[in-house]
Amino acid sequence: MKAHSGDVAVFVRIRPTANFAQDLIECLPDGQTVNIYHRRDSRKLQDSRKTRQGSWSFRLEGVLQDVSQEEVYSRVCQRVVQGALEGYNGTVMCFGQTGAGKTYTMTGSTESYKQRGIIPRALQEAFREVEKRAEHSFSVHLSYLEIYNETLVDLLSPLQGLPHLSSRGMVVTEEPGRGVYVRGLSLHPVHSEEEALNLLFEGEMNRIIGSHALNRNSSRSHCIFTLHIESHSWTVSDAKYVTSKLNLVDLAGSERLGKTGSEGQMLKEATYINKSLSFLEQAILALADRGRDHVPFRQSKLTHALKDSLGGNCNTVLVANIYGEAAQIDETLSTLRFANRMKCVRTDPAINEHMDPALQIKKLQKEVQMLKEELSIYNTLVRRPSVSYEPLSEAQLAEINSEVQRYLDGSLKEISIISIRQVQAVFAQFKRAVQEQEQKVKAQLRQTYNLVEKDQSANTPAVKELDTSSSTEDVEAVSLGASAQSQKQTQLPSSTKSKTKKSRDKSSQSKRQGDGSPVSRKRLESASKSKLNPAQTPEKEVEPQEPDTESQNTEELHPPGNEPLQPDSPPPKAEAFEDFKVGQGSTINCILMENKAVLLERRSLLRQLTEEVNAVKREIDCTTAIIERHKMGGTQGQYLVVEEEPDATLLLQLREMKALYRQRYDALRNIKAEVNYCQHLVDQCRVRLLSEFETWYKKTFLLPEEELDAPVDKSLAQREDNQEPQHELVTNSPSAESFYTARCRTLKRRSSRVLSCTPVQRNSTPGSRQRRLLPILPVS
Ligand SMILES: Nc1ncnc2c1ncn2[C@@H]1O[C@H](COP(=O)(O)OP(=O)(O)OP(=O)(O)O)[C@@H](O)[C@H]1O
Repeated sequence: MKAHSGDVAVFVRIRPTANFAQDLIECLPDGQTVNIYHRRDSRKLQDSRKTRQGSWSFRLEGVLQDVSQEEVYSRVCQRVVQGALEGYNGTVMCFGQTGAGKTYTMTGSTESYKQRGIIPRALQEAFREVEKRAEHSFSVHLSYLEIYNETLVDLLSPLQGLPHLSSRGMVVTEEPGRGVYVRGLSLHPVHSEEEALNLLFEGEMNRIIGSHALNRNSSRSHCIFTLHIESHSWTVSDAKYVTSKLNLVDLAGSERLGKTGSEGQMLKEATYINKSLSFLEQAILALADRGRDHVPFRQSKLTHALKDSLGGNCNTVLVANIYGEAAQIDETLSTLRFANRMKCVRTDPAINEHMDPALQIKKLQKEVQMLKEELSIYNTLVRRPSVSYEPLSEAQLAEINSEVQRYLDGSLKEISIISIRQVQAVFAQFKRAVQEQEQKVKAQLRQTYNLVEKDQSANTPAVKELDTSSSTEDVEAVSLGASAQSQKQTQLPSSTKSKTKKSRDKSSQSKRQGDGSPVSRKRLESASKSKLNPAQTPEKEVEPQEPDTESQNTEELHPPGNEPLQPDSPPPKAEAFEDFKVGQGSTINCILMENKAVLLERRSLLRQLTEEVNAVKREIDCTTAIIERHKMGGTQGQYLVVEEEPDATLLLQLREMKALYRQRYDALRNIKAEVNYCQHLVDQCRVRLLSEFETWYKKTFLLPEEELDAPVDKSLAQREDNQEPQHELVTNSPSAESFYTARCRTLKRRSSRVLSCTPVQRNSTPGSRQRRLLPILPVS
């Protein structure tokens, strides 16, 4: 069977009667149209216009009047069964007034083979087809569900020794990939028509039946008999297999309480039946209305269980059972109207294909083998020496590693490519070599500058102190200052030392000439202060001290070995740096400060937005939970069995909150990008400031030539923000400075604009819980 997108196929079946109301019901010879002429009031007969208003024409897939059970089956269900065996889901459903012939159509007589209905015929055909299709292996399971007074009942549970009529643990569930199913409903494997019929009849026995004026054996429940089919191909060694579900649904009949004369328990049943049928109608109406995006499936167990069987990926057929008698014309009309609506429900059947993982592995293994063979043939053809495509052995790997080493040394000119595995191993070896090299360089640097690892330094008391006393507003501080400088001196060869000393002498001379300079004055003060501190003990190992430059610690001003500073020696870098920032380096320092201020603002906005996003997320979760509770539980009270549809306001709120969340999340992302960008600017300024300082320091204090080439004091750069990851410092390009500065200023303006308003403002509506985020202006 080829399934195509289309509408639900709808048939009408008229229950045979000796009193067929010919003047009210007309079946046209096309076999598809039924006209109803319904005059409620005999006085209206006089008014031809009103009479015309009382006529309806229904064009359906087929009108089944006085047709055999066999014909009904072949026209209504045969193609659906064929489709199910090919992997299409199918649903055949009987709907109509109580006593109109639904059970007769669906199950038929359990006593007479000829009178048997759709279900036994479908089982017969299914197993015949299974026999015929020898190239496939089928597995068929059955389930039989009854929905009685909004309670789920497993009609086949007594077979498993489970208590009958127990809906405990049974619940309509949805799972991605599996669709809608009833958790807890028993599934019975069947291998023959007979086994299947046994189960059908067993289930029939367990159905709840009542007797009323219109039907002595009236079904008081909705019943869903389902065949679960799985088919694997024997012939095609394909990992794919198909599954399908064939639902055969016998709905309880709608009834006018006055006509059936129901009382007591039957009245209660009728109320449930009518209510669930009305929910079914609502769902069908929504499904038929293609503009609607919400279908109220969860209003009743019936609609929820049939969620994926009423349209969508399913071949769906409806049989509308009607009476032929005039007395039932109102109900006949409403049944036909329902049928007409059902006709508009769109279906889009597709084969339910799945992959068998075990078979897929086998298939891929086979393919790999074949490709290897192909490759070896190709190698032979192009006279290529035979290559192994197996994983490399230890010896081969060692050989590759040594080749790479020789290549890096320069003793090997090139590495010839043999196979992809070999190329991968070569690259891996290169990567290792680079990493080792990096480690070596790092260790060298650490040794040269006496640095400690960041996490290590966080444990040292000096840094801890900084962590608490400093903030991102801290100005640049010199950590190496005197210590590293002095240590460097201790490591220098004696010739260089003397050279340094000489230049210092020179420096001291020149400094003496300008004794009033702030640098030397401060230095002298610090030096004398340090002399006054007898409690200071010498540090054995020179740790990179990171002082709080706002309150200079006298301890840091001691050169290693606790030697007090001489008035004529170069000033400690920390001190000199402070002077540099207010003097020659003031412009770049000012820009750095501005950039940092912007960075701080952006960070605080980022924090604010993060909190907002989380708050909205929490609200969404909370509202979703409430909605779920509405849907799933309803009230477990004795009389409220129909699930409540979630409050429309809640749904609306949820939708708005989701929109808000998306909006705010976008804003958060933008701010995050800006924070990164500002951080980048700050890093750039810092590098510039430090490099200018280094040059200035060396020039001012006349250090020897070779030291002028010394790398930038890294501890200065590391000092800035202990909490921040170190960003890669990009080459400082002076031509980019104006650009970055302008950009930074724009950001700052924008940030102050945004910060001047609360980033998240309450909606103007009083009491409303919706929130709106202020738009963030794009950066030009
Ligand atoms: N097409 C038909 N040919 C012969 N008998 C029929 C036909 N349709 C219905 N009947 C008979 O009418 C009676 C009521 O039919 P049935 O029980 O199938 O109605 P129903 O729609 O299932 O009613 P309810 O909703 O109350 O269960 C049964 O005795 C059945 O045998």
